[in-house]
Amino acid sequence: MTSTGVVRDALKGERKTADTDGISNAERELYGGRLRYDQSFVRHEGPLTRLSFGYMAAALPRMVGMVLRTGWTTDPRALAGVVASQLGQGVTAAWGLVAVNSVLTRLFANGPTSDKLRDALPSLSVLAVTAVGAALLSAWSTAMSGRLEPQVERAVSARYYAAVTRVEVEATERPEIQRVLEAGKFGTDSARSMLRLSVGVANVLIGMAAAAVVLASLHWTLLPMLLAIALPKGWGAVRCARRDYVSRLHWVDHRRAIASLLAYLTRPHAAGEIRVHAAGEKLLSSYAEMSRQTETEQRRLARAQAFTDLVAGALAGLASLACYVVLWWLLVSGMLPLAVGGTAVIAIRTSTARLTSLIQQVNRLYEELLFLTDTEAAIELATEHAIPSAGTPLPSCVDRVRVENVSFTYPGATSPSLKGVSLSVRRGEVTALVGANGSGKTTLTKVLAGLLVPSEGNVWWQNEKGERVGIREADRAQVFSTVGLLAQDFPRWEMTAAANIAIGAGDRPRDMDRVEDAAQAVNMLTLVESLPHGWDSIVFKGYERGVQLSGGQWQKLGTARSLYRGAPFLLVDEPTSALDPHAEIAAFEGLWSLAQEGHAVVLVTHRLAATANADRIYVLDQGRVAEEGTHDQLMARPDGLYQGMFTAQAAQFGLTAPAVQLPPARHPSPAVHEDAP
Ligand SMILES: Nc1ncnc2c1ncn2[C@@H]1O[C@H](COP(=O)(O)OP(=O)(O)OP(=O)(O)O)[C@@H](O)[C@H]1O
Repeated sequence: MTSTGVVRDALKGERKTADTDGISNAERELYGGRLRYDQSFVRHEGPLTRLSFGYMAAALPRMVGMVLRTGWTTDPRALAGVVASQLGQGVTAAWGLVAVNSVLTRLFANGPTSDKLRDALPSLSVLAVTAVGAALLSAWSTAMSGRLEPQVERAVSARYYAAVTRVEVEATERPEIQRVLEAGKFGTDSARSMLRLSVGVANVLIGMAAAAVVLASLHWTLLPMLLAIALPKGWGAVRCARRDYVSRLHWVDHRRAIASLLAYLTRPHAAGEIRVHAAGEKLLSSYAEMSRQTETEQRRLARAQAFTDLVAGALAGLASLACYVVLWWLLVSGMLPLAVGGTAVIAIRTSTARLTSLIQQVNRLYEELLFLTDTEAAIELATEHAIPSAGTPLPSCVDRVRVENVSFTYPGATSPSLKGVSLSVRRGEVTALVGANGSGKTTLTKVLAGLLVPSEGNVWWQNEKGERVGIREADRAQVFSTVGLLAQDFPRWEMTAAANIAIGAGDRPRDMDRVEDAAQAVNMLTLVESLPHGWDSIVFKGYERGVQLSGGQWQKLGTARSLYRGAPFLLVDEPTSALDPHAEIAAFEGLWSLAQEGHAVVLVTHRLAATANADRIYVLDQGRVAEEGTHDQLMARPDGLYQGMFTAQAAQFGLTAPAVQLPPARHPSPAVHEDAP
């Protein structure tokens, strides 16, 4: 069946897609169960608590204050302009009403019409001037807030993303933290909306205050009547906002999953499987099925909103009726002159229109507040779990990293990934980590890089004199600055070839000579220079100047990036998995010469031919160091794991000896190498 056929069938909606639990077949099949937020996870101070009026009353001024402070820090002149223009508009609105009152009083007075019109002329002029003034102030306010809003959004986004990227890797692995951090993303543009809405609310409030003063001066009973009109609409708006927020919270995982289904459809790396394996049909039908569930939710929300609007509208209508009855009674009983009655009608009409706008804006402010609060909560949590920004400096000339009795369990995992691991990594040596899939090699490199802090045991950064600092107290920024990392799933940045290498030292200005040296070291220089746009080629198809690299070329670029960093400790996880045999040999030779130059190279690989010349090999098995030694020592163990793996691999080639001969590493004194910090 064609994809469109699948979608059409799915969209017909007659097919049974959800069982009695409300789980769609797609959810069950692709995600193993329900993708709806179980709100029982919500803790006392969680998102649902934020829906209470008390919380809102306390949070609103705090958040508006935060947005205004951010505005003041980013562009004080624009903020001052916005505030001044709003105040000005309030004053012009009050003047306008006073002038209307004066005009009407003159027109309803006794005497010839020409006299009455002449008397009203000064007030009419004031009215015209206030109208022009209001228009000018409104234009000024638009210009100033248009200048301020993007700056406020950028400032809040930057604060959020800076906080999130400082979180300990271990903390990001915890679902409860991940969720809060993820939810914070939705609120970054809320700061901008909140600023716009706060300005709007201030504008309406000032105008209303002016109208209220005028109304109260006409007759005090008219004021509570205005409130009676406003309250039902306010109630309705807040009710709808709360309902929408709870729904969004409940469906967040579901929506994210739908978005990811669609994203696969356009990702170049999935294009092959989408066509050949017909994965596209599965994705499209699942998308249609899951979207239908969200559409059902949208229909439910729309029905509920229509009902709430109806009730609120009816109550507000009754209140308006009561207001005009009171006005009629005031006029009939002579407590209010007829001319003043006209002003009262205008004031009531403009005030109710303003009230409706106020309620809509406060309601949207409330919605944005909920999302901005999520962002603030994410920033707070990220700060709580941030990598410490200070610590004990590493000893001078660090020449080794010692892992002592380290255990590590990933959050949520039932068993540790590392169990009592001890080893040393020295500068001037190649240390190989080998072992079966899932034995803990990658986890160990993350521990060595200072990315994961062990649950038990310690990692020491030490020098020849024996001075050492443990990872828990160490200045982590300094630890990171001594490490170059090529992860198994290293990022492929959608940037130029030059940027993809230079980002290996994102904390330093780009040095093109060193970028070229790094590319030369991995045999990529000629290739990049021969591209139509050379170093400015974007190594991602789809952009202007975009090019497509092969898997192996990407791997070389990734290696060049870790070399460009120039750090004394280099951790490479499967650096040659995509390379052709000659490129692989060249890559390993490159690593060995780095060790000869005084770097510590930690090599994770399944290519045991390459580990034969490593200075020390650690064999991991189910999170433990099962064997350690040189190739010869390990091969001498008749039933050893390493001996078994090596022999099995060599047998594939009909060999019993290493397939490649690599230069042996020297062990120069650390003093002659580039200094460790
Ligand atoms: N982020 C994570 N969260 C939970 N468990 C994890 C995580 N990463 C790895 N693990 C688990 O830790 C164990 C060790 O994984 P690790 O990636 O360190 O193995 P590895 O030796 O590098 O495997 P491979 O050779 O396949 O790359 C595995 O059981 C894996 O399931």
